[in-house]
Amino acid sequence: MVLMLAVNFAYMLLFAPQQEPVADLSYSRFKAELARDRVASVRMSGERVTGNFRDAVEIPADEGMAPVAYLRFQTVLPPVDDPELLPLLEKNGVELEAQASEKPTFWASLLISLLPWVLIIGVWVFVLKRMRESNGPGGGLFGQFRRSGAKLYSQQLSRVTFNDVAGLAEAKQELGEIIAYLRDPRHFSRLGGKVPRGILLVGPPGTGKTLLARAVAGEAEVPFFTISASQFIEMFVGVGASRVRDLFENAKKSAPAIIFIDELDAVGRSRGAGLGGGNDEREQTLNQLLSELDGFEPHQEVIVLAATNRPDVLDTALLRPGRFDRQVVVERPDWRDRLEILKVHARKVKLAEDVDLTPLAKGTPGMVGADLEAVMNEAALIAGREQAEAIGNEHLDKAKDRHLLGLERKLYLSDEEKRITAIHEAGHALVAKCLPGSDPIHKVTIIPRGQALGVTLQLPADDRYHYRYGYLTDRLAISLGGRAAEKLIFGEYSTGAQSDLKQVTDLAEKMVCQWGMSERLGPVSLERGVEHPFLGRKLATETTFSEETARLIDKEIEALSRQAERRAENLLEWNRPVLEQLAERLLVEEVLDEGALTEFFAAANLRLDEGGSAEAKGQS
Ligand SMILES: Nc1ncnc2c1ncn2[C@@H]1O[C@H](COP(=O)(O)OP(=O)(O)OP(=O)(O)O)[C@@H](O)[C@H]1O
Ligand SMILES: [Zn+2]
Repeated sequence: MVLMLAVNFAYMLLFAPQQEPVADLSYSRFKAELARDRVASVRMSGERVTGNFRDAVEIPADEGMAPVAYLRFQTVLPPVDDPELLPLLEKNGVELEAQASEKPTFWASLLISLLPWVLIIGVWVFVLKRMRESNGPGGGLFGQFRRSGAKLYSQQLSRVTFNDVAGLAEAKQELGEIIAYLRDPRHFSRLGGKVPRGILLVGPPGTGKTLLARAVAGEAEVPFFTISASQFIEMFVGVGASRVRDLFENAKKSAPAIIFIDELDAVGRSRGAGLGGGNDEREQTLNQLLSELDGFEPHQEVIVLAATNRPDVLDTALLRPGRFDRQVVVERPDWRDRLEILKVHARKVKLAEDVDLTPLAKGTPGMVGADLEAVMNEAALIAGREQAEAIGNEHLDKAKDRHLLGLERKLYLSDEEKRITAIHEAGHALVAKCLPGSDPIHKVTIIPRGQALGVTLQLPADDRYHYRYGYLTDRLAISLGGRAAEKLIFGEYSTGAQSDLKQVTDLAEKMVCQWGMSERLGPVSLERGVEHPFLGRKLATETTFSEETARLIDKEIEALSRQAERRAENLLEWNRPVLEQLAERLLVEEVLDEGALTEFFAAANLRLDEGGSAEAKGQS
């Protein structure tokens, strides 16, 4: 870095280029132009030649680019003298000015003579910095520089505000309280507000957790200390714990302040998990972190934010009251939020007047803020390469495709997949709606999450401990509703129902083997077999039952599943227009919550299930 700057500077002083563009010619091209009598004047200095054309000459630029017209050119003389050159110049009456090699100016020579020193000092500073940041357990020679790797963003530097964070309305609202507290702690506590110490930001990578934490610091105008938990433990044993201590010490000194720990799961995994007794260094670091979280005095106004996308693997000790006892969910954006995010990043680039970001926002389900930012950057690069005045719709489109090709995990759905997913999820939801005894639908979405392309989420109205037969057969039908809808609309199945099928088989197996719900097998518990002969799965732990029973179990599981499938198919067929409308709505909105669904179904004229569960019971 230091090196490049210095050299560039010297270069600029030596050969300050004229404003006009200068064509870089090969020597032979130069001679060709000369022979064609297109050169007006030449100035030689050492081996460098600059000059003017008589009229503008078009020189092809890089492949695929329009040629550029130049008035000036430069070239370099070959190392061996060219006897043809002077006669050629004279013959065409080219104005010639020759000069001994240019002398560097005073400042340039000063700079050049200082260059080695600049380099040495630069390297030294760099090394010193590294050592300070990563000093070993003993501190060694540079022990006096011991410091955590946490970066301090002073008040002036953390300019990020909620304005820069698009969407995430719920998260912002929840964090608003923290900001109020940090701005005026005394006032806040006088009102009797109890402030959480630690807040866990939970969400997939790139959804803006770090950005949000920074914005909290920016809004509250307090210093921001940040470290990634993986940095705690990358060095030597013992460093992690001491870094944690230093980080908290520093933050307390500048209180009110915010500490942000990214990738908390890197240190926060449950202790003792994993083979071979776990990782001492990590556990030490985690223990230190826990004790720091407990060690705040009431007047120390430090809030600890942490981010993770795996809250499930965290050590429960981290989640106890007084530690990270509050979770703020940072979700993947829906298209409206994606539009807002695109607008935020569009502020930094120049968009053409006619650009509409809405299609881009709608066409990028599954993308998170980081992706959208990358798309916007890519579009700016593409526009720049094409020497466009501003970013146009076509650049955005290209950038989107390019980014998608680069996405390793397939989070993005093609239009085709989106349609299939919408029909599939609408199928689940519609079947559930037509079975009055089933749980209310909390949410339907076609935003991909983890492995699932879409989700239909039902929440039980209250906690259930006992399940009626009818409730269970309803569940089977709902689970098969997605697949049945695909078949009805597209005439074929896709692979999207894999986990649905597993759910169905598991549940049906329990009904038959554990809950005695099969007429043919009777009121028996069949939890005795070892390996299920056909399903290849363990049914239970001990002994075996006869082969005949095993076959019967399979038959019964199949019968339950088929009945459920028929019910789902019937319901969907009866209500096919509603199914298609619902899928259409999903394609547009991506997420439908309980309110929207209730509203939608209220307007629909549904034909409900007609005592289907009774019929199913009779048939078995
Ligand atoms: N809601 C948003 N509004 C505006 N920009 C966003 C948003 N979400 C993400 N971004 C952009 O994406 C970048 C990356 O986001 P950030 O680092 O905050 O994600 P993260 O959730 O912390 O990811 P990770 O878990 O990988 O650390 C941000 O710097 C920002 O430019
Ligand atoms: Zn499904």
